[in-house]
Amino acid sequence: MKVDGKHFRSIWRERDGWSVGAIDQRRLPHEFVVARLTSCEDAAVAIRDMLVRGAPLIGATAAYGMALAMREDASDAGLKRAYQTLIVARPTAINLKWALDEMRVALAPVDPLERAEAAYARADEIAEQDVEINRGIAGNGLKLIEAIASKKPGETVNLLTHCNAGWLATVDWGTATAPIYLAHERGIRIHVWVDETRPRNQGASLTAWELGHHGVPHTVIPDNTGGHLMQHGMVDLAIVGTDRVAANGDVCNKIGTYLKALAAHDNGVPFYVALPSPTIDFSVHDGIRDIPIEQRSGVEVTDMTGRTADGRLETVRIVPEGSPVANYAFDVTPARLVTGLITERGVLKPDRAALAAAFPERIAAAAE
Ligand SMILES: CSC[C@@H](O)[C@@H](O)C(=O)COP(=O)(O)O
Repeated sequence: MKVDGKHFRSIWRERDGWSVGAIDQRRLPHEFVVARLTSCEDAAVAIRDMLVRGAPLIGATAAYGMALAMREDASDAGLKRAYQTLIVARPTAINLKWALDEMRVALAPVDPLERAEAAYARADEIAEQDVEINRGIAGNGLKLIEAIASKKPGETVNLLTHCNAGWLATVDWGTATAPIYLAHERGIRIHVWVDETRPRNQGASLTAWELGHHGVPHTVIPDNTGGHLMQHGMVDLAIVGTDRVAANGDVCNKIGTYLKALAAHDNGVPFYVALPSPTIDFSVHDGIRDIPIEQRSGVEVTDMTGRTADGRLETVRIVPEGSPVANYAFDVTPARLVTGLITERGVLKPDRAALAAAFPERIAAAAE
């Protein structure tokens, strides 16, 4: 997508052909800084410290991390070590494991002398595949927006999204934002309510930044505003992303998603989840019980960083010293609150039968 008119992806191979460039998302929206990853450890730290974040981008970064590792040590032991280093970087987004498994399957049969080249080739494919998948999501989600637009000719379609499931969270296009960008491109009048998404503010910092750079009308709202807007008919459609969808259709996403789904259900607002198929975890049968929820540092809750009027970045504490804090990074929305899953193979009912019918090859792989 675009930054000041220039095309960018969130991750890429640098001109040297081997090191990996990525946008440092910790610095947005204040500074646009590109980081260079030169080792498997760099990739693991980038994921863990959220220099890169968002489930599909975490997967793509891990794939490139494996490629960087194969430059250093392409032996069987090196392959195993790289997998183990990267798999523990973050626990909730299943795309991390999916990408690492894909890399392992591709590399295990290859002669160690040829593994580095094979690793870069597979990592490139994973990145390209993500972009293609998101284009599919864009087309399938567009139909939902068009259907609403046709019912209110000349009026604006109001969407709501949570966290950042935009192009920054993927390799390009985004998942929840893919239909939004396509609708905007097609000239449909849309407006997006952007949940700020405490405590790391991915909505306020990243989604608003992206939408602004693409000229998509949007308004940032405190997280607890959505219910009020829905009660007053100010939201036509909610679309969020996800870090893991269980086989039964339960959806794990950024903390606060569940509350938004409850409000949508109470107000008859359609609540859709956009996801690429690598985000489905057919090995988890009950999302609420079995998806591991990351708990992050309390500092993310107690402290806030922003730009002062004279341009300095400043961090301030907003919680009294000594008050304990909790920082659950994700929650699980039960399938019954989800209107539909927007995938690259169509909009599906959030249940086992629909997921299995759409992605039979993934079921087969999970059974192996
Ligand atoms: C297309 S990204 C979907 C999700 O990964 C996104 O909504 C989200 O929850 C990201 O969480 P983050 O903690 O910023 O990695």
